[in-house]
Amino acid sequence: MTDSAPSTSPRAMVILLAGGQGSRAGFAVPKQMATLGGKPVLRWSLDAFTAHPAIAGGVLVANDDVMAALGSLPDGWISANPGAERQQSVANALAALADRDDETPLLVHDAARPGVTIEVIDRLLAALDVAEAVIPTLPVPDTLVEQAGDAAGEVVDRTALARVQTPQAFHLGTLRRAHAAATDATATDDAQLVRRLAVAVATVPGDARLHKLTYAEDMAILNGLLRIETMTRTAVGMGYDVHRLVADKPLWIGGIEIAHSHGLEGHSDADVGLHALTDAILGALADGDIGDHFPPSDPQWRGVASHRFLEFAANRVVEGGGQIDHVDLTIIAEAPKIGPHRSAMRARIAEILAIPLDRVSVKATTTERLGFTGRREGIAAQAVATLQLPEN
Ligand SMILES: Nc1ccn([C@@H]2O[C@H](COP(=O)(O)OP(=O)(O)OP(=O)(O)O)[C@@H](O)[C@H]2O)c(=O)n1
Ligand SMILES: C[C@](O)(CO)[C@H](O)COP(=O)(O)O
Repeated sequence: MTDSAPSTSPRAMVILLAGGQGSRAGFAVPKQMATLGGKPVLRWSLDAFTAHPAIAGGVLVANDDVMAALGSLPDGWISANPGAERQQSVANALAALADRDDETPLLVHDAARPGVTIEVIDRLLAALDVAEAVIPTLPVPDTLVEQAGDAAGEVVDRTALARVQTPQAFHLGTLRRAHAAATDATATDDAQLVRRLAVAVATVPGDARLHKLTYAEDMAILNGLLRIETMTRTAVGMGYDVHRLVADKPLWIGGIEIAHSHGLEGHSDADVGLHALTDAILGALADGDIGDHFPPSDPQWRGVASHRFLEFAANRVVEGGGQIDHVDLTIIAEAPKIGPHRSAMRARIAEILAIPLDRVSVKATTTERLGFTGRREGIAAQAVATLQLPEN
């Protein structure tokens, strides 16, 4: 006769939140579906949870489009509809877990944090043996001050503060009670709802790899933190644009306003330089042109600042897992003189594209008084963009 082994069957469940819009990231797709290391951001944490031996399954909160793009769910996983706020998405997932008992260990996680590790799951579940709620935290590495407009105010004692990450671990019954007691939907995480019940929330060390994808530039940070090395190919695109010069209009070129007797005519602010750059990036992506994405017939683009178009193109690169290596813009104008404004244009373009200054070139030329640019009837611009894109 052999001793019966202790039960090791997986018990823990996960609520994986992928129901947000990702508006701060500004991608054309919700940020959880952006490509990171060859797969959607959401897949990273889903794969990590699925591979962990203590996890039985979970609820993925996602809308129909995300579900369709993701395909089938792993065994033990079901889906739930998002709510308007994160807190309501968690409540919907809790409703989908109605058949589970109150003692079930539960992890609630933002799909926007792809870097889930075995170690952090282990730490949370171990701590949950002796606590009702556990969260991963990290120290605050910067000096903190109160901000009053543009002025720095009093220093805030950071030794008493911590940064809160997800996954957050609870006994299912505890989180059910916390959500049932909530009187509004303003909680930014679940642990704060539990604390409102006067239940203690324990902490364990978090992990830098759990960095949250909030803004487009977080994709580059996550690539580094997760040590993602993707096979890439170089893609080059070119763009060309022309706008007519007319009297008494502001002149925008290369993202800055230049004092001049004439300005460029167009549906938007007519920034010929940013338009050429936008088309160069879209060209390298083989993703149409500026008119396809921002039709002049659409009144919403009337008078709009052209940095919006360039940001859109740059975000298309990042959300597809690529990066901009270099852009080179040539402005063709008899007047005004572009030289005095080149530095400001380079800085503004680097800022819009979120790339280092030394990856942005701005040049200018005249056409020796020949042609429409030489006659000062209009200004032309041409641009080349060099991208690194993931191999399919
Ligand atoms: N109604 C919502 C809002 C957010 N989330 C999820 O909660 C996590 C954390 O939210 P956040 O980073 O704020 O994501 P978004 O709400 O998508 O971002 P934004 O506020 O920029 O639109 C994300 O994984 C997001 O998909 C959700 O499931 N349901
Ligand atoms: C839940 C969370 O990720 C913990 O840090 C955070 O509160 C989400 O905040 P957001 O402003 O909704 O992104």
